[in-house]
Amino acid sequence: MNPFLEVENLTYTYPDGRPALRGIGLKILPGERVALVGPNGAGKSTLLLALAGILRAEGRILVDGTLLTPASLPRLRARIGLVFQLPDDQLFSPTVYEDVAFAPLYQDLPPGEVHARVEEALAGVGMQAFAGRMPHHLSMGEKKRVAIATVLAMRPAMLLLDEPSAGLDPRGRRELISLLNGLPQTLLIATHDLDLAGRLCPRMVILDGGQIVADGESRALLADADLLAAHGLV
Ligand SMILES: Nc1ncnc2c1ncn2[C@@H]1O[C@H](COP(=O)(O)OP(=O)(O)OP(=O)(O)O)[C@@H](O)[C@H]1O
Repeated sequence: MNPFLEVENLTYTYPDGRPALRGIGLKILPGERVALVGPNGAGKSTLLLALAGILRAEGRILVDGTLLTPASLPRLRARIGLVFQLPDDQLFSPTVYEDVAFAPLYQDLPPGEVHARVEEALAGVGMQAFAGRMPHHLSMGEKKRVAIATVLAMRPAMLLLDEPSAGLDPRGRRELISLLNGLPQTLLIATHDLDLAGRLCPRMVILDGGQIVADGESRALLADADLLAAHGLV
């Protein structure tokens, strides 16, 4: 099977000179669910931003066989959706409906298609009843669901999620795990939540100092206490 996402020698240094990614290589197959774990500052968010085409890193990123370039980015952006760590970075419209409609409208889809996408995306996260609500007055769990819906409305083949369980109470976290578990998309989930990683993702990639230091079965990596301790994960 051809990988959906292929990353070769990805390197990124922030403008202040801080290296954040160093020679990352990664292949993710269609339908795979991969947890991206690592200590604070490991480069997880930077990697997701690069994969979403928000940061331009050196190296190669192929999405479904197409090289990510400034020219291909508008088309590929709909294939890979990034859910930011803070929903407030993703939600800015007066209503939930308008936030979810934003990306399909931006793609110039006809109004009927936009409406169908919004209904489908809100149903997918169980938030149909919230369409007319103000995003900023929702609970954190509700905001996270709406943020996921804004990305689902693009009908992406892959979702990149940055710390999806951060800030959720135990019930919100359980609901989120169940929601993500029901998604058919390929998933790459950056998280400090090793329990969520183990429940949702058969495969785990450990990032430390901008480099991949382990890539394998989550069950095996989570059972390796020395490995986890060496990378500040326990
Ligand atoms: N905008 C920025 N400007 C300069 N350096 C940055 C910027 N954003 C992140 N960095 C640096 O890049 C490195 C990687 O940060 P990144 O946020 O990708 O790590 P992370 O693994 O997501 O961390 P966390 O678990 O704390 O979210 C860190 O050293 C960080 O200080």
